[in-house]
Amino acid sequence: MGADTPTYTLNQVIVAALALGFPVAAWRLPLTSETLVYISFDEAQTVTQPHLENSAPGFLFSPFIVGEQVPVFIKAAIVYSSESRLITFDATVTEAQKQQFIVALETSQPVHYSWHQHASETIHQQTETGFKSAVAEAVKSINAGQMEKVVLSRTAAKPLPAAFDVVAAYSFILDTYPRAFVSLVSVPEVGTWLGASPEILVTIDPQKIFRTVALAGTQPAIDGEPVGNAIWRQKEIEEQGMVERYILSCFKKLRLREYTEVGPRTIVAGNLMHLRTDFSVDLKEVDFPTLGTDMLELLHPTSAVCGLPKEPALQFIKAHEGYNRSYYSGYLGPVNSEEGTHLYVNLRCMQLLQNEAILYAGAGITGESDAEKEWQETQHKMQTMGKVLSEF
Ligand SMILES: C=C(O[C@H]1C=CC=C(C(=O)O)[C@@H]1O)C(=O)O
Repeated sequence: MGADTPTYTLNQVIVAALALGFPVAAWRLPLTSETLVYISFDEAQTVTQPHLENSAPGFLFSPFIVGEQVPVFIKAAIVYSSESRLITFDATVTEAQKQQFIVALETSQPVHYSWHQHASETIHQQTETGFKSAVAEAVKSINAGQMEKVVLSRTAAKPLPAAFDVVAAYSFILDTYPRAFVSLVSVPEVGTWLGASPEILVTIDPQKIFRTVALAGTQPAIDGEPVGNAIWRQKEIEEQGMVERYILSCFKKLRLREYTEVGPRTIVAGNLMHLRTDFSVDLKEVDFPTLGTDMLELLHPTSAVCGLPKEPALQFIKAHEGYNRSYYSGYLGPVNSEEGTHLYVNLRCMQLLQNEAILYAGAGITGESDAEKEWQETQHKMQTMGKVLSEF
């Protein structure tokens, strides 16, 4: 780096991208300190079926169900690292575009900007009564043998505090949830989402290790209590076992036997504890170049956000959940970045509108579920983002 190479703050970079109306994604991997930012000059590209292995570097943001919303890809035309504080441009960026961005970066404060808004006027929502009656219906359907598990979710709209600031909120999430995949995605027409996900969907790191996890079962974490002391009920053990079984069935479909399985272990995610089994495959030793793409296609939506068997659970959600999940419980993350490919499930997240935030959370329903307890569980999960709003 030359002595006069300009450096910038994360705030400057995000504000410049939003002021110019560009799609932007910022993220930080669990237990690391570097935030990377990708910004594209063009509209985010829509993607039909992601091909991870031959994709250009970028950030993928995919809904729960492809339909009303589409998966979008933010090409890494501008890359920023919070460690080096440097901006780099990819080879497709013209001199004029570079200048345009640098001028925006250096424009003196206050800069007029707003995060990108969802295209439609109405954001679908689910009420307490709606959620609880869907849970009661699900329990009946499970006990009638139509499925084993379904994940039902709901929303909560919270007013945005007057002092709310999107980059300050992202920074607060970084500090508060060091073990989470933290993200801020803002794309014209698609909207703006902040989150702290505990759940890997598919990752392939630079050492060519493929990973996925089976995450399920929830209870509040008690301050100071070692995770090893956690006691899990049969219901949670079975619920997590179903997610695990589903992942194993995906490996089986691909006739892949050379995976490592560790767990289930108790992990902490914010104010909660979950059961997690880790699966990995060393792609240096196993000749399966398309494993990432193939597993992504088979896994999403996993039984941690949809249910088991997948098809009846998905049909149940469509018929009874009563709202459109949009990008909640979809997946997001960098593809072919310098850190590799890291796709996480979009959980513990909120969508930012002009004056309010929509929080999303769900709970795995089995034959033993109680509607009130499942409602409480979604309240606890919403605390992850609720805490961020109460900071302002
Ligand atoms: C669906 C969510 O969490 C999933 C991940 C972990 C534990 C879960 C559970 O115990 O139900 C859910 O399957 C959510 O956070 O909205």
